Amino acid sequence: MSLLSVRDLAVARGGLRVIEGLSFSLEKSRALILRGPNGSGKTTLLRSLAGLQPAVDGQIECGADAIAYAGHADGIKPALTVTENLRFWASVFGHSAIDPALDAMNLRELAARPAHALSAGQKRRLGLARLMVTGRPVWLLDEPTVSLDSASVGLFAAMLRSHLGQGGAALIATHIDLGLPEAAVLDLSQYRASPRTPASRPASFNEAFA
Ligand SMILES: Nc1ncnc2c1ncn2[C@@H]1O[C@H](COP(=O)(O)OP(=O)(O)OP(=O)(O)O)[C@@H](O)[C@H]1O
Repeated sequence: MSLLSVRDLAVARGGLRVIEGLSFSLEKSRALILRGPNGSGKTTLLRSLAGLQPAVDGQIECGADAIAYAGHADGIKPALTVTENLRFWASVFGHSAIDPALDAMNLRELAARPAHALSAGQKRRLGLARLMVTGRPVWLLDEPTVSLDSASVGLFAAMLRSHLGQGGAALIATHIDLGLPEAAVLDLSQYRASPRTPASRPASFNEAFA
């Protein structure tokens, strides 16, 4: 079953098309790894799929409230503790259990610490734990392992496998090997818009605020 389906998609950044003619489906329990050199449009694609900016052409089909996006910013509230951050996000997404998320990313010992006092890797662990309390099936992940040590990469990979095992799916931009041999790879190089033509945008859309 397809949780996310994309047909003939074109996306743009800075008013220029970056990717065009992209079609793929993301099935239940599957991970798809996004590859491509710097600037090939991985972030732009993920932002478009997450609804942070409009696509300039093509169709995106996905169930309502299916997507959880983890971009370069961790979405963490610095004044709140680790526990309070997870409780906040759980309440936003209508869930209450945060214990599995604390355990998954080894955050128990840091549970009472304000997020502003976490190291970069600890913040990233909290940002990734946030995905679990969304309860959403489709995870869009932009370089999720940045700042993580190898043990934390292992925790993240286990969390991801568990998500896939429960029928979720993930689209992941990453330059490292996550140890998911079953994951398919989507190389964006072949969808590069060439030449990079200007993109028409809805008059109401201002990228400065996206
Ligand atoms: N805020 C911005 N304004 C204008 N152009 C941008 C902006 N951010 C990125 N771009 C351009 O859009 C294109 C796609 O960038 P994008 O960040 O999607 O690539 P990426 O594949 O995620 O790269 P990386 O591997 O370096 O993270 C690049 O040419 C980049 O220079």
